[in-house]
Amino acid sequence: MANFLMDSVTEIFSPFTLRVLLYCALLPICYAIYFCRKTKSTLPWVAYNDEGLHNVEKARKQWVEHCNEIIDKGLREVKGAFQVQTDLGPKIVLPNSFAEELRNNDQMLFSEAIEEELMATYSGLTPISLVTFDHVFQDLTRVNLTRSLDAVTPELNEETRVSLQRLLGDSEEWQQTSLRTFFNGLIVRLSTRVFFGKELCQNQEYLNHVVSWGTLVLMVNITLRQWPLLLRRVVHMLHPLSRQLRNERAATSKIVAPIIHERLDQKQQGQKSAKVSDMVGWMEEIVQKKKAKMDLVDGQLFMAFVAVETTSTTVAYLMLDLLDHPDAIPRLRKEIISVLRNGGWKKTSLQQMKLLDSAMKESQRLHPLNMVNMQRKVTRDITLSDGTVLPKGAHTFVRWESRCSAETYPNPDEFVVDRFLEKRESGEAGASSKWQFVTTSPDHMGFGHGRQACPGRFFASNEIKVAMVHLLLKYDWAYTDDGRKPVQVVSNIPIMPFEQNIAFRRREMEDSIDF
Ligand code: HEM
Repeated sequence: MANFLMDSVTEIFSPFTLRVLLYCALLPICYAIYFCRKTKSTLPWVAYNDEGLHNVEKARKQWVEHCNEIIDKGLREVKGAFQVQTDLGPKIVLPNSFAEELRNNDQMLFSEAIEEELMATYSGLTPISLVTFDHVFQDLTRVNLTRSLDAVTPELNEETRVSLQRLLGDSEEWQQTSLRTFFNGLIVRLSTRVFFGKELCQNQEYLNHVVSWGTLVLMVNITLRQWPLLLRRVVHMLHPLSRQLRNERAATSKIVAPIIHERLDQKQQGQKSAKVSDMVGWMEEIVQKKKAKMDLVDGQLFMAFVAVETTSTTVAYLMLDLLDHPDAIPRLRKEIISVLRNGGWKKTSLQQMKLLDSAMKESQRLHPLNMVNMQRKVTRDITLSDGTVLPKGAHTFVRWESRCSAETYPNPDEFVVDRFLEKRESGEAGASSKWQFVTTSPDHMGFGHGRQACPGRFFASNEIKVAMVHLLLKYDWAYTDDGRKPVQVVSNIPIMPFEQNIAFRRREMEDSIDF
């Protein structure tokens, strides 16, 4: 009996229960602060309707369901910047015309904004907060990875060959697969091979945990956004998806930690480690140079997070767009074959695939990964050229309005495979580079824009091209009977449908193409 009582008391006063009780006690106070909260900005407010203007909780819900309508309404009604109440607090919306002015502003940080957006201080999500870590990942992606692109392209080529054999096989009969599972499976292999070497790349258990953690980051984020701001930490402690997320993180760490520690030990003992020219090697070097302390295990999850879901969703949309425009596929195959016959897998070959590049840019225009661009946190008061004041602490974003404008893109809702190829060949000054997949501009912000634009886009471009070469030359593709599923936008995040399937079969390859 005494033992039972002791156990019950210990259970009631466990750190977890105490934390829940503490949160519950603090809630009413926090709520009062929350509802009285005012922003320092004096910009006009825009909401879905009058209710949203007067009730923060209603406004938050309206943002979850009608983010695009709210932004478009503001752009129509206010000629300039305005404020909206989002599910993550108030934000300032800047029209497209500010993209150029803000592009190199170092007082406005993407890393700080995205840390907030992805709730990266919550348990299980903390690897994402490395985005704010002394510019380490920005530097190693921009400098080390991009400089190694020539060396990693053959690795991408070999890994795509091996992975497709495993994931799709050789059957000439039609089969079907889940679009998301297939592309996540392919891209996690490719990036793991380049970032962390063959050993981890062949560890299926590790790959499953990484993909699962990345998908759960998205699902947990979307789930928590449906809850009032101040209840989110409590919900996150208790929700089964959040628990799964924490378990997945722990499972990857269990596999990766011994590998990383072995390498660190080898280094300390002066032995030459098996592979230095990869993310782990670069992370070690850069952290030592900066004399910083960083968890390298979280570092590998962070890299997987920024590289896998983004790239696999981008290439999956491209595949669906091509299925909607099947006449583009023979043209792409023809270009690829001609480039490979003339130049083989030389370093310039991928750059020569200009129709493929155009198709990738067009698909990304139609399917951006976020409905808001150039998200930034303002680190000190800033006055813009039109007199708009952005107060310190404000969260801002730029709306990519020209994405759907008939002036910039005639028939803006149509997928036009050679839209960007034609623009590149228009003869206008600078057009040839301006409309490449990797080039950002106020008219194409799929990778953001300016100094903080995605540093991984050069790698992503090569990875997508290598994957598409294999996918188009080796396989035929078709919709399954249930066709193309609509994309759902929750808050500002479009979600690639989880239940989207796709059919494939092995095709006979053209002669004399060497993979
Ligand atoms: C098609 C795939 C990808 C897309 C669509 C994408 C998109 C983006 C976008 C929109 C941003 C914010 C830029 C801005 O607001 O100006 C960003 C930032 C970033 N991306 Fe990517 N990304 C992709 C792949 C990758 C890959 C493969 C890596 C790494 C190898 C990577 C690493 C990063 C990093 C480190 C940042 C933070 C930049 C900073 O804080 O300055 N991304 N990405």
